[in-house]
Amino acid sequence: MPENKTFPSPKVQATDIVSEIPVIDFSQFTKGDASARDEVSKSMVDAFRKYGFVYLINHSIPEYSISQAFRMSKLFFDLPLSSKTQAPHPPGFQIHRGYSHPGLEKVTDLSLGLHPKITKSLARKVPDLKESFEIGADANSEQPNVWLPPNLMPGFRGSMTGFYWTLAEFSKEILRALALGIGLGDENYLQKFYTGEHNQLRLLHYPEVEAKVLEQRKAVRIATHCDWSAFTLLFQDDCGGLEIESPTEPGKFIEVEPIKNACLVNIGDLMARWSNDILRSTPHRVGLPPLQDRYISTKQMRITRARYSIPYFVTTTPDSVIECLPPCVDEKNPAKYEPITQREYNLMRASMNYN
Ligand SMILES: O=C(O)CCC(=O)C(=O)O
Ligand SMILES: [Fe+2]
Repeated sequence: MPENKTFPSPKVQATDIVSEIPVIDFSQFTKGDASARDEVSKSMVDAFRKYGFVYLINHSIPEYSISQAFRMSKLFFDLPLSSKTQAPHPPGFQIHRGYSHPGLEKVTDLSLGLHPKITKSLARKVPDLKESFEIGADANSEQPNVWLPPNLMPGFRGSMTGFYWTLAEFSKEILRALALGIGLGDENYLQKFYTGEHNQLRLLHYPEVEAKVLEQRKAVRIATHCDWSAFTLLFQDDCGGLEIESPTEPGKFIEVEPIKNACLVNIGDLMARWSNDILRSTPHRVGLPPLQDRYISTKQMRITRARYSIPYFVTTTPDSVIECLPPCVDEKNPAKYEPITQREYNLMRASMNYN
């Protein structure tokens, strides 16, 4: 049956959802009065202080845009390797666009506090079992997009560009909520650093894999890492497996159950730095799904289902100087970080993930 694009889906109550990660009804921000907006912003910032993650429900991103993006993503990854590699991720780390085959990208865990070279070589010993496709704004000439020849997948470019800009617009609401919640006074304070052109839409596919391979740590789906964005919007299918570091027991990870159509938002390292670590950039990873029906078992093998997710990394313009925000600095908490441009910061982080 074709999807009805105009009929609004019934409103979900945050209290109906069982989740360790706080769940917030974001319609209270987009449609609420000043005091409702204030309350939502404060709850979001509280969640970001404690967990670094929050689930938004009843947000304004249309459900059909999310399902269309997942449909397109699956069609893309179903293409033969010889087609996908016609939009190759350029060699090196300077440009982060196009298709990365399994094993090409390897995220690193800076939170271990080791020397960057050691962190990088340790991480490379256990490959990430994922393939990805990175998309930016066509207007971003510093990071030119790498598209497939159009005949290989008609509609892919248009559809992904549309989704990119839907999320770029939505991100302005998050920036407003952050500005209010942090206490910047002017809700448009953070917009000055943002055009939407420097975000990154990422399609991720974790292929089916024998559970034993992950259990024996021969490979991981995505290794423990922090994002280096200002914040990330994450959409996931119902497979599960995302885990975040516990806010109370460092080194222990808690499961993040997928919530249909919800938008998971997490703080990245850039925003942690900008907020003088008031907001947490929390290490996270993707492991085996906790639910048993996500596995296919034969006599010889137990195989976990494929997983699809779509992160959208939101960041500022490259020339923005990221300097601890005034409400986050006082005598007790002096600024921990030197000012740095987003460009310098991004390059430093990108160099850790690709050879
Ligand atoms: O696949 C996921 O759910 C998480 C992906 C992720 O953390 C990332 O790409 O940075
Ligand atoms: Fe991540």
